[in-house]
Amino acid sequence: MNLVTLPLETPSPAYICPFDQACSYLEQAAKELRMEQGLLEVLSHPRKVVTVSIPVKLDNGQVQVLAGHRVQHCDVLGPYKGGTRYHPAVTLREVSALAMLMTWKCALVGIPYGGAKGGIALDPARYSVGELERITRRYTSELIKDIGPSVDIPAPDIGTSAREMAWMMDTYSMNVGHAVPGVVTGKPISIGGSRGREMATGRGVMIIVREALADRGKTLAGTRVVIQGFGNVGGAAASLLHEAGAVVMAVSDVSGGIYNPNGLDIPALKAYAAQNHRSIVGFPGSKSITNTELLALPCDVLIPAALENQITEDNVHEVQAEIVAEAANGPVTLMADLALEARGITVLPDILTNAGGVVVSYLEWVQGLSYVFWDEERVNREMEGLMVHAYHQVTKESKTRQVPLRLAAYTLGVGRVAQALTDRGLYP
Ligand SMILES: NC(=O)C1=CN([C@@H]2O[C@H](COP(=O)(O)OP(=O)(O)OC[C@H]3O[C@@H](n4cnc5c(N)ncnc54)[C@H](O)[C@@H]3O)[C@@H](O)[C@H]2O)C=CC1
Ligand SMILES: O=C(O)CCC(=O)C(=O)O
Repeated sequence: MNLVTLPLETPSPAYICPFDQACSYLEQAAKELRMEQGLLEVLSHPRKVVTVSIPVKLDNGQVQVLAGHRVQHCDVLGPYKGGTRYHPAVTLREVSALAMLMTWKCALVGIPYGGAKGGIALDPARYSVGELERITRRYTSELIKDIGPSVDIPAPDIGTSAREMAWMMDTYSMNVGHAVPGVVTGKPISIGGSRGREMATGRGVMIIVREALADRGKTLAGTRVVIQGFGNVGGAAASLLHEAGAVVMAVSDVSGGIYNPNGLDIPALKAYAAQNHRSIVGFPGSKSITNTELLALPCDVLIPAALENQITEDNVHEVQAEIVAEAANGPVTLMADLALEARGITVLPDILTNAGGVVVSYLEWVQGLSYVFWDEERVNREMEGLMVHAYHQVTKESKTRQVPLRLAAYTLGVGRVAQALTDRGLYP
């Protein structure tokens, strides 16, 4: 069997490699499942890695060449599925780790997809809308043979939204000669997007936090919450938690954080951010804090909803939350995860907590394939059913195996993928 080995990049010595971390979690799950070495070897490697050059003519006439990636980890359960990230820190290692996480996430919540992820190393804030459109269309054209509604279905992630999905859908459709809405999810409702997708990841986070509190005999009302990141996921989670009566004391974005111990008025904050080039800093009635200070605030639930590697060996001792809910992918490093566990702080793992997004992506795909579109209430209900079911499976698995929630989520997700591989005869 030909296994894809990632080309070597040269990270700095302090770099915490997300792919190595993802492999460590996989190895722990494999040990718990008593998985054969050969099967572990297969699951440790992405099935396909695509790196493309994206030449773009800038508005000033100059030409720049960007690096874009799409990594397809495993498609034993169905078409590859995963977001597309536009961020300056995008690397092949990062995209590979995120692709692997998608495989376990989809298996965990029981949707028939494999795992993939894509990304372009760029800061979208430094490009005009026209430049971003040219970049997205070129990236899509370069991937034309690797994506498709039954092959690999991209969606939004950091730095992308329904707008980029519409460009991807249009480029793919023009290439094949007819409209193919199912090639992406998270697209605008006008071209086959699903009601509820925009809020879906944040809604899933709210649901998982709610269930975890209920297990402790608590409710969202009055729960003190701190959220890092105020984009698609953090912003939606903040709104829904606020609506449910939680006290959202602090939020942050890339420009810094704001804090009010009595709770922030989230609808007013959203209106302020919309008028203030999306920045939250300076919101009336709040105190400015740094992202470092935000992570150390005393609270009931800390929700990292921005980038990976935010809670590390260096700052984990400062965390003063009862629960850390991983809305971002990989926000807690491996060493920090062990330290939180040792301190009795519950970590709600990313592959469970942020799965609401891909669940509604699946519902969008199903609606598109059947040409029947649902109202938002139905979408939310179907998503909630899958999320609550997955949460209870994970807590049960954790109790049965006497392992933390992350390892329980991994044994379920990895175990299902391993079983499918074996049943399909793909191994040995
Ligand atoms: N969009 C989706 O449906 C899903 C996203 N996720 C994950 O959620 C996380 C956030 O994604 P989105 O909200 O979609 O991205 P986004 O681009 O909409 O928002 C990212 C937010 O993080 C902030 N941010 C960036 N760097 C920061 C830093 N160093 N410190 C504090 N804040 C910072 C940005 O200012 C922005 O508010 C990512 O880890 C992503 O992989 C996971 C599942 C689905
Ligand atoms: O909605 C999707 O297909 C993917 C979402 C995603 O990228 C993620 O869950 O990390």
